Amino acid sequence: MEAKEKKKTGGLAGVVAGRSAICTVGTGHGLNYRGYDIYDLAKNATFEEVSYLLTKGALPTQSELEIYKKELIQARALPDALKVVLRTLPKNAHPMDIMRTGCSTLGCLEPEADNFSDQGAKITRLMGIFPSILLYWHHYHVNGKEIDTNSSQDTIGGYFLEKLHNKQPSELWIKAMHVSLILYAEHEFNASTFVARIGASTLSDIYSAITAAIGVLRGPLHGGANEAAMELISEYKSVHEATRGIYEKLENKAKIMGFGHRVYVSNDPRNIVIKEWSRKLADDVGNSTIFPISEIIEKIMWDEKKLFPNLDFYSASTYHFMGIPTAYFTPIFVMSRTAGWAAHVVEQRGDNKLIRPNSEYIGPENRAYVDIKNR
Ligand SMILES: CC(=O)SCCNC(=O)CCNC(=O)[C@H](O)C(C)(C)COP(=O)(O)OP(=O)(O)OC[C@H]1O[C@@H](n2cnc3c(N)ncnc32)[C@H](O)[C@@H]1OP(=O)(O)O
Ligand SMILES: O=C([O-])CC(=O)C(=O)O
Repeated sequence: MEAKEKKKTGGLAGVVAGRSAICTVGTGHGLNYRGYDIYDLAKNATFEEVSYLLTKGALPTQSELEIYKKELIQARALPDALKVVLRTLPKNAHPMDIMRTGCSTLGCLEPEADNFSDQGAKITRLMGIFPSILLYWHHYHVNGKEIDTNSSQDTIGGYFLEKLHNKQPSELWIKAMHVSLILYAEHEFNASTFVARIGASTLSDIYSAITAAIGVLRGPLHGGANEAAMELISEYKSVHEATRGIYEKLENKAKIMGFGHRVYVSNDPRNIVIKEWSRKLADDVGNSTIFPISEIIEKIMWDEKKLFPNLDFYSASTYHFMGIPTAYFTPIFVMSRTAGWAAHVVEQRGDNKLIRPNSEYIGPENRAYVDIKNR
């Protein structure tokens, strides 16, 4: 059954806030990155091909890809001053705050040129270093060890898994990471990307734009929903418990994280892909509860509210099956979405106009100033 389209108001819903040649979302073109169908990309490409496509504008040739991957590998190295900051940040900090601070710190240590002539190199640097930032901080505080950023893995997903678990990941898990990173890489004028574009529109540097975007992604109405979804799923030990629990939450008018979307009306096209990967990894690790629990939540949400899972919902269990701590789910989103944010920064700079809308004033008028002694 189709969900009934209800006109959304407020929050700039439905407002076309600019032009872009990077991605189509809910515009009748399907979900495409630079004209390529997301399903083709998720099935056939590696994340590095897709991040090249987004940040440089075209799919790479084999030799372009090899060079790009080498650059990404070199970009993993952590400057000593950044290591000091990561060691100093508290163990109980939110990992998204670590990502945000790591990005901002790198901007102090390796600033972008005022004329942006090195923007391409800065983008590659950020894409390469984000997993190192998170996992250096993680291992230092959890295991008292400093990680070596050298690795046998030549992809961002493989490197992340190898450094997290300290062992070679399986090909299946590496493929799951590619798919997930591809699906998360870009989504037009979502809240965090829009913020990155606003940053670029003031002619600020790329670190400022991406630091701001990370802060915006952290919220549970946006990227933080994948962590919130896992917390929800983990509340239940069986399908029976989940059924009772979700009905109870709906009765109490609770928001169920990982469901609904600002633009999509009856389904998020990315869900079908990530759901299949969640099912595959559940089989791989022999977990027979989490996937059926997720499916019953999906069914109840549709039956009762006509709400569908967005990308965050089954991404949560997909990551969980790979032994990734829940608090690192949104940082993985950062590792991927940096490609999209960066593409938008470059596009905004290419045809810039300061983004500065108006507000409608609804406050009081004509008030007489009252001296401080008389207030
Ligand atoms: C990768 C991503 O960032 S995808 C988005 C991730 N975020 C989430 O999963 C958070 C949960 N979802 C939501 O909060 C919303 O669906 C959003 C923020 C994604 C979209 O919000 P909006 O476009 O503003 O829709 P809005 O919040 O007005 O929802 C419309 C109605 O559906 C309800 N609704 C929407 N999502 C949910 C949900 N997940 N659980 C319960 N009810 C919901 C709202 O309460 C509202 O009901 P009402 O009309 O009776 O007040
Ligand atoms: O488009 C949105 O509003 C949120 C989203 O799905 C994304 O950023 O991937």
